Amino acid sequence: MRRVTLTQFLIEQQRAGRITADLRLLIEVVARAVKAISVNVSKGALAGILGEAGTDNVQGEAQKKLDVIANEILLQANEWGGHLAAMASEEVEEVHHIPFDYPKGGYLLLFDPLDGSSNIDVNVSVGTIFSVLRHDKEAGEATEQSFLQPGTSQAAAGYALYGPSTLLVLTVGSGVHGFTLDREMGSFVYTTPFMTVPEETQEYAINASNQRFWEPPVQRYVEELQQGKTGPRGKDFNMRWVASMVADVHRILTRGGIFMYPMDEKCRDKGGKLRLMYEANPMAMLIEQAGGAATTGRKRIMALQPERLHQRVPVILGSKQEVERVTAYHQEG
Ligand SMILES: O=P(O)(O)OC[C@H]1O[C@](O)(COP(=O)(O)O)[C@@H](O)[C@@H]1O
Ligand SMILES: [Mg+2]
Ligand SMILES: [Mg+2]
Repeated sequence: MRRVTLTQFLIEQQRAGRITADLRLLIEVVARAVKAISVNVSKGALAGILGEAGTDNVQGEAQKKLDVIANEILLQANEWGGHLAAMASEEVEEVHHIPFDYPKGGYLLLFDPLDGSSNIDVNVSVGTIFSVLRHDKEAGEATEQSFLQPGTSQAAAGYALYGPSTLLVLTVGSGVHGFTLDREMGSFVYTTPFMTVPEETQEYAINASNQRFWEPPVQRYVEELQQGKTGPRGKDFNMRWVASMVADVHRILTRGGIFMYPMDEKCRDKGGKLRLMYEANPMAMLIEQAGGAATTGRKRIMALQPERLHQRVPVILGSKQEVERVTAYHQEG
């Protein structure tokens, strides 16, 4: 069977007029960085890269060594790419400008370099999430304001999943496509065309330890799921929570389900737990492109007008019918 690589896939996308040459090359650079992160993640204790870095990030969270390494790999690889006006990262407070003497381009790149950091030291899947926005070069140097575009403006979004195999899942606005890293060949092979989220599901994902903090619509929804066959839903539901958003979303893209990190009393003052620009928006674009839905419970995530680079939001995403049901409960309540 002829194997199609990410490079060939992207060339086809460009030929079909779906992406520019610059966006193609930008995604190639991100994919190269992801391969380097994958090598580091898989070395684990052998490379002495587990554990705390001894620093806090902009969110006030303790950084793991791998958070720092993944961030550096992405920044360095993409600085040289020539297709970016600027970058923004979960691990960096301010906009990261491209050095003045490097070539620049008309795109903005945002990323969560290492998602699911709490899983690094226990050898459970982690990931990288990224989002690409456009920047009008005529408008001058990119500022924080340049990044504050709604998710509907994303030119591309994707994630890498460092699990038993390393995957790259990507959308450029025409479906969701999965690639598996062939470690020996060093290339991403196109393995899963047009991933779709089944409309119906029997699986849900939520950190149940936060139950006492949830709002009434989420309490009601989860309680109905837990009642199973004997409740209003008339069927049993299964629960899964990896605590790496990438892994939980990948499961949903593979076999359906609903993922919730809803508003609760513990995270209300921050606006939610997950970050809008480099967690919620890219995942929302992927899920919508795969036929699913993504809301805060009250609004479509991709329609939100961002106010800050590191803004947090509630996230409810996955199989359409389930997301619509939780959203309806929010409207009723
Ligand atoms: O520890 P909790 O409350 O279960 O939260 C898990 C969530 O936090 C995250 O780990 C946040 O991501 P980071 O590791 O990038 O901060 C998500 O991937 C995951 O869904
Ligand atoms: Mg994250
Ligand atoms: Mg992270």
